[in-house]
Amino acid sequence: MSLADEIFVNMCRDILENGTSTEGEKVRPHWEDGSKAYTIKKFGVVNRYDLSKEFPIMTLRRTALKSATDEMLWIWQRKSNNIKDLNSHIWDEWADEDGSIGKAYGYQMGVKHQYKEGRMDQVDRVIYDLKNNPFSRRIMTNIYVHQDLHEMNLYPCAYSVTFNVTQKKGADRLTLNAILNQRSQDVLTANNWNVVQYAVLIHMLAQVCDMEAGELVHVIADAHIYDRHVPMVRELIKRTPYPAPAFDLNPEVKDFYQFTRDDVRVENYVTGEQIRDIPVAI
Ligand SMILES: Nc1nc(=O)c2c([nH]1)NC[C@@H]1CN(c3ccc(C(=O)N[C@@H](CCC(=O)O)C(=O)O)cc3)CN21
Ligand SMILES: O=c1ccn([C@H]2C[C@H](O)[C@@H](COP(=O)(O)O)O2)c(=O)[nH]1
Repeated sequence: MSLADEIFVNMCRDILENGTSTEGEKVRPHWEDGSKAYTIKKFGVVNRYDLSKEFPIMTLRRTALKSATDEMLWIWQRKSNNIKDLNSHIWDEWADEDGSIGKAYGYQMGVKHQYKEGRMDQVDRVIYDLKNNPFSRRIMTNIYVHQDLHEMNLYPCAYSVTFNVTQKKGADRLTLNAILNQRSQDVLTANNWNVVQYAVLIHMLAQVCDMEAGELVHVIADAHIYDRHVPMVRELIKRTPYPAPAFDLNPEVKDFYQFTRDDVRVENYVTGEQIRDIPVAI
């Protein structure tokens, strides 16, 4: 069983057994047919993934690693808020007629800010600090920008990352760790999707800064299973898991802006059957 499967199964069991239902509450999301999308939720879930041990991809069903990487690069590298720059259709429901999702995600990553060292956006600020001041405790991004919330079609869910570098005893290279803060998580649709995205981001940043990938700590405020997903999750967590596949990042790339989704690969990725047509609450 991959470590990611174990964490996923335990989290889902905990939500189903100890979570609270939002049924009857005034909830925002709805299904395609207009009915309210209620959830079973657990507040304050924290999951830790040690990337030096294993790549945290689930095997119970296939996680679309290349699509997930592409969305992460859309935000962190292309810094785009337009679905025309994205190779999947996962954001279509939240885009306007021009393809924009408003001042969310990639838009915020591309905004330049004045720092003592010059004008930079948040991604370049992180890379600058990792290279020049790796032991800083101030290396973080935040895209939950209150002044722009009214111009976002969906508020950022995974909204902040804090990077932290450690010098492990006896190790040649520094270790790059990160905490991903997420205010809201649709566990079936996007939990492992988000986890692999930020695992890939840590691997990429570590490589371009000549560090090792360390831990990803995923802090989720509201971890929920939507009502229509409950039978799917119950079936999923009963399945037989497989060992984690080997993860491979093209070692030639030394500039974060040169990575493409094709530089990311998993070998021997054996999984359970895909769950077709998971409905996504809007
Ligand atoms: N309710 C809800 N849940 C979410 O997870 C979510 C939103 N809304 N709104 C915005 C984005 C869109 N997200 C999504 C939506 C769909 C998939 C999805 O269907 N993934 C497929 C593969 C997609 C592909 O290959 O391109 C999968 O099997 O993982 C993933 C993330 C995450 N976010
Ligand atoms: O990367 C993402 C983006 C979105 N989600 C989910 C979490 C929620 O189910 C919805 C957003 O609804 P809110 O009412 O704004 O919380 O999207 C995710 O899990 N991961």
